[in-house]
Amino acid sequence: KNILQDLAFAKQVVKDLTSKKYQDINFPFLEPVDYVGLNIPHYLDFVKTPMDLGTVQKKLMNWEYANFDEFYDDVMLVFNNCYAFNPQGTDVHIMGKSLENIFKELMKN
Ligand SMILES: Cc1ccc(Nc2c(-c3ccc(O)cc3)nc3c(C)cccn23)cc1
Repeated sequence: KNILQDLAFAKQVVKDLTSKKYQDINFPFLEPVDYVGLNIPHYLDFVKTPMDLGTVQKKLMNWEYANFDEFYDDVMLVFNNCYAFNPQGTDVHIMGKSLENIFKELMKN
């Protein structure tokens, strides 16, 4: 695949992940974590590089990814940040795992 086809595929994957179809599990990941509003001021002690799917979409639109792997790494950063902060068994951790599984399935296409 060339970079243009990779970008088009990446945009479709993020469009799907952020769609209403998964609205019950994607909402904590659509925008930057609002650690003030969520009253978790210590969030940045756990997470050195915040990332969210909205920011990934913006980076795709602005040609900020040199290759598909950089896109993939940012999406996995969203999930790994989630697991670093939200302990196993918590709702948000479980939502992250569910959405990550959907992401991995979409990547098989
Ligand atoms: C006291 C407390 C405990 C856990 C949370 N997690 C959390 C997160 C979150 C998502 C990604 C991430 O990397 C970190 C946090 N998003 C939310 C939302 C949207 C509602 C409720 C809880 N949420 C919030 C407050």
